[in-house]
Amino acid sequence: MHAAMVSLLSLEGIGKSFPNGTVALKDARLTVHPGSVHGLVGANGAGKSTMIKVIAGAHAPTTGVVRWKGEEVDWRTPGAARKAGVATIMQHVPLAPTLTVLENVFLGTAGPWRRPRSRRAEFAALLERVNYHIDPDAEVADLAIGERQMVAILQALATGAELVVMDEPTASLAEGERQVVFDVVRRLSAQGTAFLYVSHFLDEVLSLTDRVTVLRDGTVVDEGATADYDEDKLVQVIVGRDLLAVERRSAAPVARDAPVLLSVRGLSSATGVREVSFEARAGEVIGFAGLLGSGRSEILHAVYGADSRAHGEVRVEGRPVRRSPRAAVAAGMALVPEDRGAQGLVGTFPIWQNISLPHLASLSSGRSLPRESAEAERAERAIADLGIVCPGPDALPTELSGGNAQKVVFGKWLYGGARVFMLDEPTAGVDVGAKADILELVRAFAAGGGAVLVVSSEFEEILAVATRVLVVREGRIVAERPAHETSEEELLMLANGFGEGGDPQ
Ligand SMILES: Nc1ncnc2c1ncn2[C@@H]1O[C@H](COP(=O)(O)OP(=O)(O)OP(=O)(O)O)[C@@H](O)[C@H]1O
Repeated sequence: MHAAMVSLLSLEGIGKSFPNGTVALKDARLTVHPGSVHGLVGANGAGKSTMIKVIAGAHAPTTGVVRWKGEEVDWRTPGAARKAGVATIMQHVPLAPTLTVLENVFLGTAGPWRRPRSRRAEFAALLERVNYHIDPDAEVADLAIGERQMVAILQALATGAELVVMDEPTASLAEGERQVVFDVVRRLSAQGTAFLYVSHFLDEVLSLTDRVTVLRDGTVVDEGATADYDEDKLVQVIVGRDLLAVERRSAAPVARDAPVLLSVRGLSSATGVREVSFEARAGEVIGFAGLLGSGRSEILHAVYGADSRAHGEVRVEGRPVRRSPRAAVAAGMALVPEDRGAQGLVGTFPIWQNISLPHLASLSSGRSLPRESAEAERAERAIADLGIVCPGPDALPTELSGGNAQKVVFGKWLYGGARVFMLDEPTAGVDVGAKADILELVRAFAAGGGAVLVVSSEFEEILAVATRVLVVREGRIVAERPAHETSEEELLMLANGFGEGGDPQ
């Protein structure tokens, strides 16, 4: 059906090399038709973001041609692409945190002639169009990550884009919020807007897209109608081999006499954590299951001391820990935050130094950071264990793909000597192969005598890795289940405030 149409966007023979010699794209092609939803998939480092940046006018391709509605174009700036009708929503949404939702949505479009009243009407019409509700006067800094994602989508739509490029729009969104994004995509594509949809969630790609393009090592290895694929076939072309799906290991609860590593009593915070108490024993992986905004991440931050206004008692191996990240690290705790871009890595330090940072801090080794063989070894091990795609331990985080940078953050703490490991969305943005590897490392960390707290929007993932699940709702722990005795359905019910009998709790 699409073959006869003029394509909206096409890339032909696109190559992109970076100054450090990395060839991110080789003879890549892509065709997006008007009103269609096109999936773009590939492992971490396959070249998806690079392709998106070429489309968005942020990277000039080294070779090849970009056509927009059949005409050759040479977008040298994001502004030029935007003006033509391409809106790009990148992984790390650059919203203005101190402005309101309304101000952000019209940031790129508002001229001095627009009066506040007409903007409000336009905003209301936009919400109507996407069937979503958000307070226009809320400050973006106060929004959860999922709500920010929706603001970015609204911002893209406000520019009147004909093609919306989305780089992992649902990473770290809970099921309900994902549905909101899907509904928006479906509604708008039916109205004629085309989407280029990049995601590591293959079920999303299969259910949402019309066609799919698969990148591997910078080259298009497959392209076709989504209806011709199933998950196994897609995984096979992405990784170039068969891969067992993330299998659920009904992990048995750990022995009652295993030593208590972490004990939390009556923890409350201004961020909404309310009277949280629990213990974590050596060998335990505790999953925190909750919806977006339930306070699941805030609990981790409060335990870690990142939230100085939190009060309550936190002990590691029986010793009280002062409420500060520095004290937490010294006590043997590590937190891998959800917002890794902002909190995770030092961009000017090579990978090996980033991985050694917590370790060096704990040794308080002064100012100079010599590359000792132990550090080089640790970095090599992290690169191998986590499958980090990079030229070597001397590469800078800014030279890495998003997913590979996340693996570096993970490695930084995994090899930092912590006993209590807190992970906020450990596999967000990570490809199918690496996801299984990371969950395996979490299990190994616990089996080695550590305790792990995991927050994940994917209940399936929690069940795959946890020994015990704590359900979080409105900042409280409302239920506890051994992982092998519960199900995704039950956790979803509990997280939504329904007990087994179906009564709101
Ligand atoms: N600025 C840069 N300088 C050097 N190399 C880079 C740069 N940006 C990306 N690369 C490299 O180009 C390759 C493709 O990266 P890209 O970000 O396009 O991957 P991706 O498919 O988007 O991965 P992910 O799923 O992890 O986001 C990787 O090997 C990456 O390390």
